[in-house]
Amino acid sequence: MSAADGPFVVGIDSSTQSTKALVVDVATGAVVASGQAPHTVTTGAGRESDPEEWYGALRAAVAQCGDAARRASAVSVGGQQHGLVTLDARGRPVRPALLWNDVRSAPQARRLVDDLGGPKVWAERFGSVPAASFTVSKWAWLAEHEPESVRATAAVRLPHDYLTGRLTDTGTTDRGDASGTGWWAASTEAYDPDVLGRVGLDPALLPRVVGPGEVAGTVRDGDGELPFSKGTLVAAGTGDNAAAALGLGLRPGTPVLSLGTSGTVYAVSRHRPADPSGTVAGFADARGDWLPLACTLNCTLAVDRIAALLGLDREAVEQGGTATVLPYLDGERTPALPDASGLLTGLRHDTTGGQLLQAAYDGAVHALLEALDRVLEGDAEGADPAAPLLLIGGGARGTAWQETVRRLSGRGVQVPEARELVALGAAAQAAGLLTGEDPAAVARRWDTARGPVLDPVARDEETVRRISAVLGDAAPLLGRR
Ligand SMILES: Nc1ncnc2c1ncn2[C@@H]1O[C@H](COP(=O)(O)OP(=O)(O)O)[C@@H](O)[C@H]1O
Ligand SMILES: O=C(CO)[C@@H](O)[C@H](O)COP(=O)(O)O
Repeated sequence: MSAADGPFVVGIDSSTQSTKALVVDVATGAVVASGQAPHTVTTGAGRESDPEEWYGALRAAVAQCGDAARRASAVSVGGQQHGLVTLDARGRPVRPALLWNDVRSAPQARRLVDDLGGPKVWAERFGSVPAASFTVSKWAWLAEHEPESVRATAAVRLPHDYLTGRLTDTGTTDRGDASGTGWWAASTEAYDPDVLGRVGLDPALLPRVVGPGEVAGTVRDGDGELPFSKGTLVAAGTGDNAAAALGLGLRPGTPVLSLGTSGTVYAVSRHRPADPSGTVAGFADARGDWLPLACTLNCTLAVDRIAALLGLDREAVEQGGTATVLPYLDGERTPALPDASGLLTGLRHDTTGGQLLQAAYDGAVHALLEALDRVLEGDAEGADPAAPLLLIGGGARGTAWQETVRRLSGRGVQVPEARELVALGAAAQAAGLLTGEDPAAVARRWDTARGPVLDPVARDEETVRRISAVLGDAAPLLGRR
């Protein structure tokens, strides 16, 4: 069977900066067509995007796939996690979506943690201690700051739910993305009436949670908006990190480090995570297992911004020197410093711009690697400390990112050749609907994780220690607005 024989599926990644669409051959995993269209994110105090723009970007990305998209038998959408989409009675956005990296909801998150009995109660019941990123904190923020928006809301959705709903005309989500809301309890695998009551959210406004392997719906009659035929199957979709886990065909214990707008570290686990420190979010995965994950707000965009401030290309790093940069330009989630800003210390007359840029990479990667230790702690039996880290996301293409991860982790690094692992995971989920296979097994059959392995180098203990010390010493400054 050649790649052109089909059947074909479409996998969509609606992440913070853009939407990417892939048309994939179910038999071979060959990507036969692709498209990409950008999103607009507000700057300033908050981070918001217009859900209608996401749908426009989805249509544009799929249109770029040309005729191949018309032949799709199934579609699935992976989306940025946590974002709060509020829809009115006609299904239109009441206001722009509040995104995962909007830290205005930090006070509401702190209050919610206290109100329910503290971090331990949250970790045990919900798997996660809610941060500003979580949807529940955003809903509480909205109720406090824009009660009129809350009153106008007839449906609450996550980004991938909204887009799946635009395809099917139904209100659905999945356990993976639902587990990042803060109102879906990992212990019962259901919406939690107590938390919903506390934040005044009627459960009737929430989408149905579609189970792994179930169909969310079929493509509605779209007035020619989309190239799919009416009746094309639509899979449950999931959050972008859970989709990437599917896309890698991830087995328990294999660590992933994703370098995109967010930095994330995660592994699939058979055990339900519960980290009361709040560093590790105990997300569900899209299959029925778990996805302990830690996320930073400042990754590729923050380091690119520092390169731009220095007037340097992102690869123009130089080793050595004494500078430390904590690149927390957006406040930070890991470590939990939502009110922090960027910090530079250790500057000398002979410090070069390239060394400052390297220090920014070091600061971003240090936060992820410290959190990775905690992610893997909970699943010691599955984790192989000698296994290479799977490095994905846009930043994984950069030599400076690859080398920084190697140097600060002391581990080998595998960089899959496949670029769009979130979209591939969504495609694997759609393919699973057609073939009855486990989507992760589909991805393994497609050999999506294939890519060069960069050998380990000696861990740069001195830099790790220096950054940890600066973090400790600067605590009062970083906690301050
Ligand atoms: N060749 C490259 N080297 C280093 N970084 C890159 C490269 N290509 C893209 N990037 C980074 O990837 C980021 C986008 O990553 P991506 O994973 O697509 O983001 P998103 O979080 O929106 O899914 C950009 O912010 C950019 O800094
Ligand atoms: O908040 C999280 C994970 O908890 C982020 O990882 C978002 O899911 C956004 O992802 P990207 O747009 O960076 O892929």
